Amino acid sequence: MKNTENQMLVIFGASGDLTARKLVPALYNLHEDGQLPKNFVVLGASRSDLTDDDFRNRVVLDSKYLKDKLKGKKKEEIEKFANIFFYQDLGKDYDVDYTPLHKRVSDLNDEKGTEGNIMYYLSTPPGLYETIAKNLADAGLNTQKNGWKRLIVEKPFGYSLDTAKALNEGLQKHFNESQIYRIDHYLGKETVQNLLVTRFANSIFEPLWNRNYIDHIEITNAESVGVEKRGGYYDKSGALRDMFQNHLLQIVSLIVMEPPIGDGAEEIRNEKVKALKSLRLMQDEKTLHDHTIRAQYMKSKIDGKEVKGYREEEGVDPESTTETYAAIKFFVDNWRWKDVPFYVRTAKRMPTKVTEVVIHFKTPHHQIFKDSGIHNKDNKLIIRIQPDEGILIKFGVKVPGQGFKVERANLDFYYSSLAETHVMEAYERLLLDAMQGDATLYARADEVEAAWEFVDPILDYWKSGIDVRMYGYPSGTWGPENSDDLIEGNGFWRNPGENLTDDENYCVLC
Ligand SMILES: NC(=O)C1=CN([C@@H]2O[C@H](COP(=O)(O)OP(=O)(O)OC[C@H]3O[C@@H](n4cnc5c(N)ncnc54)[C@H](OP(=O)(O)O)[C@@H]3O)[C@@H](O)[C@H]2O)C=CC1
Ligand SMILES: O=C1O[C@H](COP(=O)(O)O)[C@@H](O)[C@H](O)[C@H]1O
Repeated sequence: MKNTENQMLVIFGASGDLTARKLVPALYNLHEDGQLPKNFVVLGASRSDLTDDDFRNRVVLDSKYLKDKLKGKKKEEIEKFANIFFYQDLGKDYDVDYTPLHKRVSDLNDEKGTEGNIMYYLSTPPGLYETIAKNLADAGLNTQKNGWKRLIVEKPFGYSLDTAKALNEGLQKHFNESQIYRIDHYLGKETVQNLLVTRFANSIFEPLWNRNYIDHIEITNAESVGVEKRGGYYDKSGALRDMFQNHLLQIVSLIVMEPPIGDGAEEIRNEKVKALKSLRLMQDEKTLHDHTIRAQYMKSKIDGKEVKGYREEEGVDPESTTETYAAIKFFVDNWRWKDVPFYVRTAKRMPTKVTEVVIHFKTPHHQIFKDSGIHNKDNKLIIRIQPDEGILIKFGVKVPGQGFKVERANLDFYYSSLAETHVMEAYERLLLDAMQGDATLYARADEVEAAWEFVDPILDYWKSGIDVRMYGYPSGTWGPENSDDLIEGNGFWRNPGENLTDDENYCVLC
């Protein structure tokens, strides 16, 4: 087990949603697992006028996100956790002199023995990231002379290639790249990491992992919820920026990458960058038109209950052209993947919440079993990222009796079957990694920029409006009908719960 040194976590924007909903519950799990270091302090910092006690009440004692976890716990146990939290009021702005913050950090460090090791977590609106990094540097709070300093940065990392580059340069003026941890919570998901193990710890998959055996690859990220309370943010972002540029291209990079020489952070990230750089950029209008689809969810009834259309959501422009559905077909220009189509879609207000990767293998090149029906044609490896995390392999078996009738059979593995293993939540895993200085599951600057390089032309084309349709889809459906045209040459989208037989559904609705 890696060593977690004594340290302090300073959260900027600590009065916000992310801190209460994700960060504190993740810290609680680490506390319960005995993974936090002996001397550990969390210092929340924001503009809100809060005392230490107010902050403890807000994120621990009265938190709706911790309620279930704290049920049945003794008062002293709960207080022991709550007492690691402190709060520093930054005044009316993040762009202020951080001398009072410096003093609070020094005092807490001396009092609690955190040995000068500090992890700063930027959980404010992204426009403040560079300002905070600069102010930390101006106050000497970035110096590593007396303990390490790390900077965790929340998404979004820019809004385009240019803004991402500017943000990276801005942060790197004050912190070295090795100190910067760009969080992508999909990399903290167990099944996403398992992509690496499935590919590189087995000898049965990797020999087939190429254009000779793989027909096409399909990735679906479906959410049943709409934009909820984040309409203001989402309307400036859209599905391509919110999910595809980061989480889904990270998954793509793990599927596409070559074997790294080891499991070190740089070894893995070097290969991921190469993978992202090999995505074929879409530069002509015809490709952009034929290989991309965008759409918005519309007012509809789900289970008899009326749900709002996207344009009616709070914070959304009633004439908005922001997409809540994006489906992209693309190719990877390298030796391994030449001519293998990748189909990736992401959307809100779909019938269910599911994220999965489907590797569709090629039909055997010579069909021996004439009576086989369709079932031997489509070997599939389905990597279910959520829910029911696991892996399913579909292959043909002989139906008992005369002749050679082939039926589909499943080999499956569910993480839930590892009953004794606690599957860490994404933020829990990522926070622990950063505490231990392991950046493997964090995005490096060049990864982020390579992903934007691929996404920028699509965004520009959509923005241009030239022959670009914005389709509508009723909330609670699998997107616009036209999305079927995109994948038509390779069959149809795998819609768990809808167009699949029971065995194929792989328990998504159970
Ligand atoms: N919430 C989520 O699920 C996710 C969030 N993120 C990212 O994490 C970061 C934090 O998210 P979240 O907690 O939801 O954000 P919030 O909008 O809740 O903002 C966090 C805090 O930042 C401060 N703040 C908000 N607006 C401003 C402003 N205009 N100027 C200065 N300070 C401001 C507020 O604190 P105060 O007023 O006290 O200073 C607020 O409590 C964002 O960058 C977001 O994109 C990423 C993935 C998921
Ligand atoms: O980063 C984001 O992710 C969530 C989906 O995360 P998941 O772990 O629940 O799959 C998405 O709802 C949100 O819009 C996006 O910003």
